[in-house]
Amino acid sequence: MIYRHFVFDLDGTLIDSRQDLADAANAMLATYGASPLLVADVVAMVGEGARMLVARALARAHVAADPDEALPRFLDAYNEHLTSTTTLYPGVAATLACLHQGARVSVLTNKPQRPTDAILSALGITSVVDAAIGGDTSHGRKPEPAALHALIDQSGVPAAETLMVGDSWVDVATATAAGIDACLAAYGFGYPAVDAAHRHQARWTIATVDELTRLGS
Ligand SMILES: O=C(O)COP(=O)(O)O
Ligand SMILES: [Mg+2]
Repeated sequence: MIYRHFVFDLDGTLIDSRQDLADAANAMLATYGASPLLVADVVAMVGEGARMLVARALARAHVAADPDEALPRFLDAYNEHLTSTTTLYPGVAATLACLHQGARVSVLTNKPQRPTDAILSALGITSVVDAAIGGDTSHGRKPEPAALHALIDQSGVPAAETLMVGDSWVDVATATAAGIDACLAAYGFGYPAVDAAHRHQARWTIATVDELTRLGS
């Protein structure tokens, strides 16, 4: 194995959270009397943090509310249903367990810290995740590389042996900004929107998560 530290994105990479995110966005919109959006439309808004998701949902639903005022409405709804339908992608639990035997495993997501920690716990993977940083910390959010630098510093593993794994252009841009290799998760819901330039920047692309255990072999 050529990597000794794997940094995973969460939504669209470790977890399929589409329905719960869409339900929370629609619950937030309902508090303004707005009609629900299609799940696919909400899914296309995920990846740059909860506030961006809320701002995009308000705009699409033609609700003239302040995203900062709507954000707690979204989070209240979301925190009630973090894992109602959300599941790990096939092979995630076994792959993390396998990688964790010989490597460090981190999570770096733009989802806020509290739901991130709660989801990792509810889905039973905290024992194979060494560190997790959400999108609402002082490090800022992806594609700012500060949180990735922090995870690399904590790990004691050189950046050259660290791989960022994610389903969206944001993850590739974060890895590039930190000067580390990126792997695109083509099974994730963010992948269809990844442009050619970011696809090209990623050193690896995987169709299933278990391919990580065989990278470079
Ligand atoms: O945008 C979000 O809220 C989370 O997205 P991520 O886990 O793919 O970073
Ligand atoms: Mg993602």
